[in-house]
Amino acid sequence: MRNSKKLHNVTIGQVFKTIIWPRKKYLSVGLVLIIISRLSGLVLPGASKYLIDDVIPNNDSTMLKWLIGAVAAAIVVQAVTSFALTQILSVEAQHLISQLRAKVQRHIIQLPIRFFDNTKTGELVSRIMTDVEGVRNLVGTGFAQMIGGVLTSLICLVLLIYISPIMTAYVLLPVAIFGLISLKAFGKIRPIFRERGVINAEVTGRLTETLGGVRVIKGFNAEAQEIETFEQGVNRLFLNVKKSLVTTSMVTSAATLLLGLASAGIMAIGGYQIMNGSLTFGDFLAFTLYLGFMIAPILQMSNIGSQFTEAFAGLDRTQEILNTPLEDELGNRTLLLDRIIGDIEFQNVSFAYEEGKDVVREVSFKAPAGSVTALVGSSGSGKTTISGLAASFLNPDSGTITIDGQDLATVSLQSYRSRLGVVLQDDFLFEGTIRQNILFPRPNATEGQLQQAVEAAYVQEFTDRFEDGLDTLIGERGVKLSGGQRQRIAIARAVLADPRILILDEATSNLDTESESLIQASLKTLMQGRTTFVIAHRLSTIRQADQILVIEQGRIAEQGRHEELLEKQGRYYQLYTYQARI
Ligand SMILES: Nc1ncnc2c1ncn2[C@@H]1O[C@H](COP(=O)(O)OP(=O)(O)OP(=O)(O)O)[C@@H](O)[C@H]1O
Repeated sequence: MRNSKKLHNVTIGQVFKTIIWPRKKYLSVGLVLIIISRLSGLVLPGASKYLIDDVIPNNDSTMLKWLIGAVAAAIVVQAVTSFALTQILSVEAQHLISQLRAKVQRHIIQLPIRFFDNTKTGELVSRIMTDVEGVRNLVGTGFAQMIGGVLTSLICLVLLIYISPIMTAYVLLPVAIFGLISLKAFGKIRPIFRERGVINAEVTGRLTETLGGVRVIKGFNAEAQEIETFEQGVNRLFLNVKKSLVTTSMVTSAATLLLGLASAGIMAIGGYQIMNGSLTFGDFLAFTLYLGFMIAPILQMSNIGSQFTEAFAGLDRTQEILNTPLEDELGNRTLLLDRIIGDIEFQNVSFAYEEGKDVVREVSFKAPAGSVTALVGSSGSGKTTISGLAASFLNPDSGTITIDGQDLATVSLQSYRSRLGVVLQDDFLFEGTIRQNILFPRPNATEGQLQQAVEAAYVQEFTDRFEDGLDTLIGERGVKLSGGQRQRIAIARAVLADPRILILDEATSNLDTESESLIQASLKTLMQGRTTFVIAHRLSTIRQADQILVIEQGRIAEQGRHEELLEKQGRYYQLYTYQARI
């Protein structure tokens, strides 16, 4: 699978269908609130006209009280509605963000291993956590502001035409020019926002790696290099933000300029009309105030426009991930296996990570149920790849792998992997208690089953010394464990999972003799009765194996048991005698 970097432009129609329409209830309540809020906002300019044209000239103090009452009430209504609006829409927007995050994480975790090989962890974190944030503006107050703005502008436009069609016509021209400019500008900044997401993910990805690999960095005194890489990353981010700021500020300036020109023109036309008696003072004041109400949302548009563009760019990237086919969707994995016995066979299996560069070539062998197959061979020969194929982490490019006679490529991954166990070199432990770490493949196991697994892997041998025993926290908040102890926890976990098929990558770390013999003993228990593929480094494991596959350049160079292969005095013999360590 190639890491598809196809650009996906999310359309307004898609956003409407998937984001806006399902929330029609919230958004329509929001819309009603906006209408109330905006209409009550228009009371003040309307009242000003009456104040100047009717109330003051007529000395009408009763009307003045009513007018002030109406203005005060309108202000209270405005305050209450805008509060309710933010509460309803912002909360719903946050709800949507959490739903989207969960959706993206659910999708990502079901993608094939190859996808993770090609993507930095931090980059994925950024995709899950940051890319979806932009939708806040679509559902949240950004949306309300836009609808409210358009509505206010339209109402004000009607009122402006009513007061003075000539002055309105004069205003509309610059507004139309501004509209065109901003449409063009937002088309231009969408790719900039999308690129920002990419840069952000890259920088976060590298930073996560830097912090995770701090020992190596310090060990090689490579801090300066990491600092420089990070500085370059944040600088790229800065330049990207700068680029979008140039565009958005140009839009804002264009608005100020064009609308300023319009205001100057209105002063001229209005002044002239007042002088010749065709416009009252009150009308002129109301016109100016309504004009302000019409223009303010248009000015805000540059802000809202960039929020929307950001949201769309984020959604583009989210959609790109959601379009990547899931592991189970690749091929035709429909076969559900009720029971797995564990007979595995490779028939002429070839595999390449990159086209044309086969890493596994025409490999054929049988691994009968309950047998142990040891994979040995020089570094880079293809051992991990073969075990990855057996684990269904990778799919053969040609040839077939069968499980109990069925083509593994047709078996539902869920049904196969529920009977698979893996113990890898870099034992993966979560932050939490030792108990939680062992229980993780089978959270509902009984205490008895847990104890059995703990004993089989000799975990109690060290947990007994801890005050909290199995409930000791490991990692940052608890004890640090040695390499051997971590391995034993991983083994206990696999014993508890009780898989039919076991993939084992023996750690190469040199342990003290006592630890080593405990691990050997626990591995022996673990492998018993399971179809095991082990990338073997311990002679004891290799000796016990039912068959040893000596892998050279992706092919099986030799195959047999330890004694047979020694007798042959071939490649295995060489590895065994010359290297003394396989
Ligand atoms: N994700 C990957 N993408 C591209 N090439 C890869 C990938 N993983 C491994 N390879 C290449 O495939 C070949 C076989 O690698 P593999 O990890 O299977 O060897 P190995 O025998 O397990 O080696 P080692 O004993 O050093 O772990 C190597 O040449 C390696 O460079």
